[in-house]
Amino acid sequence: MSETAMGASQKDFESAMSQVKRLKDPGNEVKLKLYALYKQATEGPCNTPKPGVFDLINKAKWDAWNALGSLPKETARQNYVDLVSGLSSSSDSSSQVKPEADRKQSGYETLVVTSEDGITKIMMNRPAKKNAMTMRMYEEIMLALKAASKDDSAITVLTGNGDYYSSGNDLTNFTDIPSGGVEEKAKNSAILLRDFVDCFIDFPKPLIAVVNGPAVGISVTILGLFEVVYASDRATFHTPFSHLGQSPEGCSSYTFPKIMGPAKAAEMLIFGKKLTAAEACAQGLVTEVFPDSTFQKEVWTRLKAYSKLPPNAMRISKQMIRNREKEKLHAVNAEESSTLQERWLSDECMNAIMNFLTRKAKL
Ligand SMILES: CCCCC/C=C/CC(=O)SCCNC(=O)CCNC(=O)[C@H](O)C(C)(C)COP(=O)(O)OP(=O)(O)OC[C@H]1O[C@@H](n2cnc3c(N)ncnc32)[C@H](O)[C@@H]1OP(=O)(O)O
Repeated sequence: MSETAMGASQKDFESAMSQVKRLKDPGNEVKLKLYALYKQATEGPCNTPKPGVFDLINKAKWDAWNALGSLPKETARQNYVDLVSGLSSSSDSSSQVKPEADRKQSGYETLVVTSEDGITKIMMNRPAKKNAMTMRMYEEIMLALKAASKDDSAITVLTGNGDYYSSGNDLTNFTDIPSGGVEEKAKNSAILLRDFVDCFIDFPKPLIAVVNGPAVGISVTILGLFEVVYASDRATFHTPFSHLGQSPEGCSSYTFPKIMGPAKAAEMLIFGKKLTAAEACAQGLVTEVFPDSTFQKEVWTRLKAYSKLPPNAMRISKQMIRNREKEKLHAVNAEESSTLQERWLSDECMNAIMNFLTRKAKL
């Protein structure tokens, strides 16, 4: 029997739980419904004593849960997933970019997003921290990609502000430990990572990376999911996973060997060899390298010309190419994310992060 016929899987349920945290406040009534369905899905019918009449909040929660009677756990899980999916699509459409809303889009804390000349540009904007990717930045990039997939631009660009493209995952992400401890942190991070990379796998329009400077970690690995990668000759490409006690992500364990052959991929992903832009171009990870002095001018002239091509034809061609291996990419992403969930709990990884945070180690 297919997963759909059996109802929502545990993975769908966990993904919906993580999506809920990223939604705008849906109001108390919906929050009560979500609470009740969550309790029913995880614990079954209401099994706690009714709170007193003056305990208003807990009584409202208890009433909502109790009202579900003997609804089976599987049905509650499915209803929870459906409810979250409905809420996500309505909040997506409310954040959909209007054609006239060219230029700078407000509301992002870690990005500058602009839409002009048929190009939506998503610029990572933490130059003082070398555009290290915080939890907030991952979430904002997902939101910006979802909006860009629906706006009237023909192509979408990811780039960085300042001297770096990005120094990869912000290593302080691992210092904010929730009440459930490091295990919960690792689990939540793996869900976020999988959702983040899924957005790149599923992005429907041509996606271009404008690599303005050095790129590290996850900002490098996801390049294998872009259609085109333009780099300044100042850029470098570095995936120091073993040094950090970690393992590849962004589907690079699959895309890099395909792009550059297994031996060159191993040098990068296992031994952390840093490539110059010219080397990355010779190995097929970068499409073209430009002198830094003329990089922005040359690249944007090229992209403006591309953005005038018929957008539907470009989108269809992209999807034809991507659809041939979408399923494989999703499976690789799921495996890489769950492997990292374990790695993040290892001594090797924890020591590497501590060394960076106490300034004992830099790349
Ligand atoms: C949901 C979770 C998903 C997780 C996915 C996993 C992904 C794996 C990866 O991405 S692995 C890559 C992780 N990145 C790093 O290890 C890079 C660490 N940074 C450095 O080694 C150096 O900062 C540098 C080589 C990038 C730049 O060195 P430089 O000397 O030029 O500059 P500074 O070190 O002084 O940096 C300026 C300030 O920026 C802060 N910073 C830079 N990178 C990061 C980072 N990745 N995480 C956190 N903070 C970073 C640095 O600490 C300085 O801050 P300060 O001015 O306050 O001291």
